[in-house]
Amino acid sequence: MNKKILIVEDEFIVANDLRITLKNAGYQVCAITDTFNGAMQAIETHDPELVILDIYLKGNRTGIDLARVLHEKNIAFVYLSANNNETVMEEAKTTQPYGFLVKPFREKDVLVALEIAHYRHAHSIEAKLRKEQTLQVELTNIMTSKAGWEERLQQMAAILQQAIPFDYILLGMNNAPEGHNCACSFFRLGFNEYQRIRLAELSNVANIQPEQLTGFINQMITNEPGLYNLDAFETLCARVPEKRSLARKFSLESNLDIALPLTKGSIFLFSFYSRRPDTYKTEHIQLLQRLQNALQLTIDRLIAFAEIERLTEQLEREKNYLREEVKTTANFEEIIGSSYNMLRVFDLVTQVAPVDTSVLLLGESGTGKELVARAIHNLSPRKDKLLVKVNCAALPANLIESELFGHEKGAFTGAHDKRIGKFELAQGGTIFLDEIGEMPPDMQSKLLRVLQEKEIERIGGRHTIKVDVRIIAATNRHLEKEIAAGKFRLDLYYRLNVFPITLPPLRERKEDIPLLAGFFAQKFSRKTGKAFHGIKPEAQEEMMRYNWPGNIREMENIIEQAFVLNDGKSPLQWGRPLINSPETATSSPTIITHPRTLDEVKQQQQDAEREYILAILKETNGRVRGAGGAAEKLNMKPTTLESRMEKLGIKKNHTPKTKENGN
Ligand SMILES: Nc1ncnc2c1ncn2[C@@H]1O[C@H](COP(=O)(O)OP(=O)(O)OP(=O)(O)O)[C@@H](O)[C@H]1O
Repeated sequence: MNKKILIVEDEFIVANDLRITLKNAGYQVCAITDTFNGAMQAIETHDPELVILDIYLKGNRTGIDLARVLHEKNIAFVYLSANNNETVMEEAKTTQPYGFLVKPFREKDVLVALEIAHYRHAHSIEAKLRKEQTLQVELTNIMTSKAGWEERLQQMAAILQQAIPFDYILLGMNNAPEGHNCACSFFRLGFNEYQRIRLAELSNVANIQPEQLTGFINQMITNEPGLYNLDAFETLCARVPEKRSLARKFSLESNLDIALPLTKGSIFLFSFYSRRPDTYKTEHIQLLQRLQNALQLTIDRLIAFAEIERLTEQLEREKNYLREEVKTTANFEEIIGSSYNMLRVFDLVTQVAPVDTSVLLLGESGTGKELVARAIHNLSPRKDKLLVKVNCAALPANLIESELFGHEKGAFTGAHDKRIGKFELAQGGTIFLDEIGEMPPDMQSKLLRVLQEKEIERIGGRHTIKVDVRIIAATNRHLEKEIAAGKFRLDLYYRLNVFPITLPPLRERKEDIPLLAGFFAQKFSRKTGKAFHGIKPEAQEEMMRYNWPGNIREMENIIEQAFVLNDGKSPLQWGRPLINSPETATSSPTIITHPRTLDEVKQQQQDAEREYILAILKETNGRVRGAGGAAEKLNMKPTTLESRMEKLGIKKNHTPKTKENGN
């Protein structure tokens, strides 16, 4: 026996009798006190295993106040009272005593009550431990279930419900796995039934701005654990507007917050809310702290699973893409050319490749824009990631968005499965937007937003995904003209045209023709197994005279055709005469000229901008400000537009004329 016991009793005679009885029964009476404060001090000094306490004490704090402390400290106690007032008894009951003795009592009754109290206490500790062990096992079982990140968080919340009741829970972290939101919340609908409320939805339902919500979560992550019942919850809501909105929306009346550290510096927040005003107790915080290891292990593993899932998905995408890619670019070889114009291109490529700048490749069809895009990617630090090509001209307008940004299952009719877009596929690498001039206007605005915000949203998706992708765009169109015609957005043009590289047409680098011809001849000789015996002198002359409107692609085709027709013993001759048509005889009007120097680029940009602004002013009858004015249409501040107009020499009362009118 020899258990340490504390007597809290204001009647000296009763206390003394008790002391003698208990001592004789083998207890060690560690202290006797008649006040709340005295008891607190004795608990601090002696750490008793049992407390026997009167309801009425000296001073203004009662035995019931003390019982609450004992309950939190998990010390068994037995009330001793002459009072049988019903209200007081009811209140005493809420402190969950281990026994109750009414004065006057018999010696034997005291000893039996204390023995039962001790047994119940020991038993409840054991039961608690067993429950905690079960919780730990259940938490670790989440890892074996086949579910996604949010489903698993929900399972974890449901397990915690058994120990810490809640009607609404907000779970958040400062380092969410890539592709997942930093928080998710669950509203209890029934037994083991929850409604999942993601951040975006929460922002809508609770009428809190998304950024404000993220700031609020981050703030809670750094706070100390806290529990807020009754008045404390009201004060909290008066102080924190986000809590107030949540409380109103879900009719909540108490709250418990605790942030637990995970490995690798992450912190995980549990924010429990209940519709009852006094649900949360210190023991709930203590329980979570005891469960910290199990929770840490579980959440760390959940994060790892989410990461593995993401990487597996990414690998799968890359594998599929590469499978397609091998078919189209297995024959990728070096870029041939030693003309001055080509050497300039090589210089620009080496200059821009290592930095993350967006590149705009300009040039006629077949001049090697894709080849140069690949060279830039291969020379860049992103070379180990994918270069993903999107041919904007080849995609039907209604599919471009899904192709670029992906879609969720069921996002639209026919979306049977989730699909990852090209931007996500190119994560960490480069995206090559070929034929950018063909992109429909509404997609141009969406693309612009992605370039500005560096995040995408899958069609039908509920959250944004950060993308780290370098952009290389190409066009054989005269973009400035497209802008002036209102077909290409000026702001997108500025975004893309950070570093323009113009590929010269073959007729402007005739010295490369023999080199390229030799290169392709070797290639087709290998492919067809026919020996290459040179090119007939007349065919060579023809080749040098010809203007090659289809550029290198045309040359490649001509040489391939010549190989097909060749007997493998004689020099090559062309399968069709290479005659310049009237349009290709000189620099034809259909052939576009691209700027060569930075000054030319700037001049063209200014001309295009001027024409664009004038066209918009024409639409708005010269009105700059106000609803329907040019500033609104151009999505600019009126003052910015006015200063641009001044710079470009456009007067406010300028009567815009169309180009055809000779502006
Ligand atoms: N300098 C070069 N050396 C070797 N092959 C080249 C060179 N330039 C282009 N080619 C070859 O010519 C063909 C056309 O090139 P590419 O597809 O890169 O042109 P493009 O400018 O992107 O054409 P388009 O505008 O029609 O898409 C490809 O087969 C490419 O390998």
